[in-house]
Amino acid sequence: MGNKISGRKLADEMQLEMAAEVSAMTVKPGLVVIIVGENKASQTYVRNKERTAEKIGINSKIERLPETTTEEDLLSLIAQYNQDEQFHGILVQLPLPEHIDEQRVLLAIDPDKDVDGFHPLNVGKLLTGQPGLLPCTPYGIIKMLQASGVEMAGKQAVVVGRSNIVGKPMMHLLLREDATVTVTHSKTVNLKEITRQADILIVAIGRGHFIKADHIKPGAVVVDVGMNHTAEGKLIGDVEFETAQEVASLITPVPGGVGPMTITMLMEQTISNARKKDK
Ligand SMILES: NC(=O)C1=CN([C@@H]2O[C@H](COP(=O)(O)OP(=O)(O)OC[C@H]3O[C@@H](n4cnc5c(N)ncnc54)[C@H](OP(=O)(O)O)[C@@H]3O)[C@@H](O)[C@H]2O)C=CC1
Ligand SMILES: Nc1nc(=O)c2c([nH]1)NC[C@@H]1CN(c3ccc(C(=O)N[C@@H](CCC(=O)O)C(=O)O)cc3)C=[N+]21
Ligand SMILES: [Mg+2]
Repeated sequence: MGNKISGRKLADEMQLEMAAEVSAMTVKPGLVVIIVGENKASQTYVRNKERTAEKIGINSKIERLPETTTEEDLLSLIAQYNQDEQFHGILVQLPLPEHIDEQRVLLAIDPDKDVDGFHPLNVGKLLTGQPGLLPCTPYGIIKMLQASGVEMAGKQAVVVGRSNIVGKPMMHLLLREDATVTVTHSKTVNLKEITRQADILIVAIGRGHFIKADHIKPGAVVVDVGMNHTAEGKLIGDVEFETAQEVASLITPVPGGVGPMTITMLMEQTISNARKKDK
């Protein structure tokens, strides 16, 4: 179909440029990814990140910690990487096990190495319109929309989902692009009436094929953040792609849409941090 936005293709193009940039640097960018526990989906994302880093020439290190890791042990590992000049980015894979306080962990990361953009200081900068590290998923979505020539200024944007890692930062980035933004969630009444107003519909709820053609205004741009595994082990989005693409003017697929862009923005922010140390 002609109306598919390929995040995969844009990600590959950006990664090629980034590889060239890295090869010209004297400092080798370093990224550490810390993952606690055995979450199967998390393992896939971590492997994808590792493979992409290698392709670009970023030194990536994966710290795999057992599910039983204490909060104190995790905090001291973060403190160690905060000091380590070899690493320009630190990512702690979320969600963390129940016994670990996520906000305390995010607060422990050096805000200058917070390539995920989840530290409260970077969240505050986003809210107040100051430059800072950005959450990679919403940042990648904005890049994809820009690359596809989607006008955001003055448009009605509707975000479905209000998580700290996707929905809320998405709202702020769209606002920064001068869209008029509505955020919806599980307590929203008459969701369909609201999504049908959207010129730009961003869906991040984590429910396979929840959004269907009748949620979508004809001609709308639809971005599907969802990553859901079916019982058969197939990866599907939050949007029913086959029917939605008949109504939407542009739509992102799963896989091959938002996911590859998220990883690309993670690498971009790591490189940009390392460049600050480069001659
Ligand atoms: N491609 C990528 O790079 C990434 C993909 N993801 C994927 O995106 C999806 C969302 O992730 P994340 O934001 O972390 O998820 P969370 O579970 O943290 O948040 C889900 C949000 O969706 C809302 N929601 C749930 N059900 C409904 C419903 N029926 N109607 C309206 N809103 C609803 C929830 O509302 P309430 O607040 O009221 O509970 C909540 O705000 C997941 O599938 C995840 O795997 C996530 C990050 C990156
Ligand atoms: N601190 C933190 N930062 C994150 O950015 C973060 C996180 N925690 N926790 C989990 C979510 C999820 N996430 C994805 C990234 C890439 C793909 C991705 O590459 N997807 C591919 C294919 C995946 C596959 O084939 O299974 C695609 O959509 O084409 C998916 C999901 C980052 N997250
Ligand atoms: Mg937790």
